[in-house]
Amino acid sequence: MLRLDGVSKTYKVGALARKDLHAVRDVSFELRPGEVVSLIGESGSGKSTIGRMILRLTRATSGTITFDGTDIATLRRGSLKEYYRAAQGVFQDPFSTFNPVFKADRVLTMIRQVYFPGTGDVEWRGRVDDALSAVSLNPDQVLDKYPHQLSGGQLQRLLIARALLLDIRLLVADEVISMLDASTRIDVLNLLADLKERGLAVLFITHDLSLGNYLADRTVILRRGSVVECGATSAVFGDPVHPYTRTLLASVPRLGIRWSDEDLDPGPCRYHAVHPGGGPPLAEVGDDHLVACFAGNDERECV
Ligand SMILES: Nc1ncnc2c1ncn2[C@@H]1O[C@H](COP(=O)(O)OP(=O)(O)OP(=O)(O)O)[C@@H](O)[C@H]1O
Repeated sequence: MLRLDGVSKTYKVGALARKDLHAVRDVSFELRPGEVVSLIGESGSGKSTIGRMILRLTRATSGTITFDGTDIATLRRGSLKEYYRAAQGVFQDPFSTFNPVFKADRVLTMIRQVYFPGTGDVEWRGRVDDALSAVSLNPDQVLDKYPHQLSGGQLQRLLIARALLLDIRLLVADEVISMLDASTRIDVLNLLADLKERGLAVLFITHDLSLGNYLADRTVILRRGSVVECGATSAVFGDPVHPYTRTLLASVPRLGIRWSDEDLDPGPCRYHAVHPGGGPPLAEVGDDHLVACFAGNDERECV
């Protein structure tokens, strides 16, 4: 359904935009219907840039992103609108998406104006009720309210309901739960799991490994813009090969186990230590398990 092939993004930065910042380098992965893929990496690793490119909020510098076989870079007005009917994003800070001056349900009304101008009031209200019920929101509690009258979790669910009004097939969920408290997090995570059951594909962008593990069928580990390891979540989490993935896993606090510097030592890997801007290509190390590391590739030595 969604496919990234050798996608890179270079930002022009610095005085007179003369420096290149390689935010994303040669990233390839696929997202199938009804599948949750976690995109995991530390801050600045390029996760949001990938989400934004998928949503055509910024253009890829090179490589292609295809949706149902069509290169999204070629989409123009009508076809782009149709793309957004199928693919939507929800982002980290729900408060910043809402204009405090307007009632929160304006985000739903705007969808009606753009995508359903001919729909009558009764039919529209039915659609809104269905979308709200899919995200476990009570219309009486959220409609006609200002953003400050709603919690972060309610606003985040309202944004997911907005996406559902469009019958989307792909949701890019970029750090959607990082700003929510623990109990609301579980609600939104379970909601994403429900959406998956309904056949939606979800790209779950997070820096939090435990959240990625909870939801995802497949996992992509990103470091400094490059994919260092990817594959079935059970393989990536159960048998991590790249020193960076191991470091990430070792840095998750575990009950009764004391953190020590040794835990976080990635081991002797030149690629991990310096990352000269290319690194080895992804190589298969198991069933649905790829790693970009000499350590995982028997023919090359990790020094
Ligand atoms: N519009 C932009 N112009 C210039 N540089 C940018 C722009 N957007 C992002 N970057 C840079 O690109 C790199 C990747 O940023 P990105 O936001 O994609 O990372 P991230 O993994 O999502 O990080 P975070 O989790 O902190 O949001 C960073 O070095 C960032 O500073």
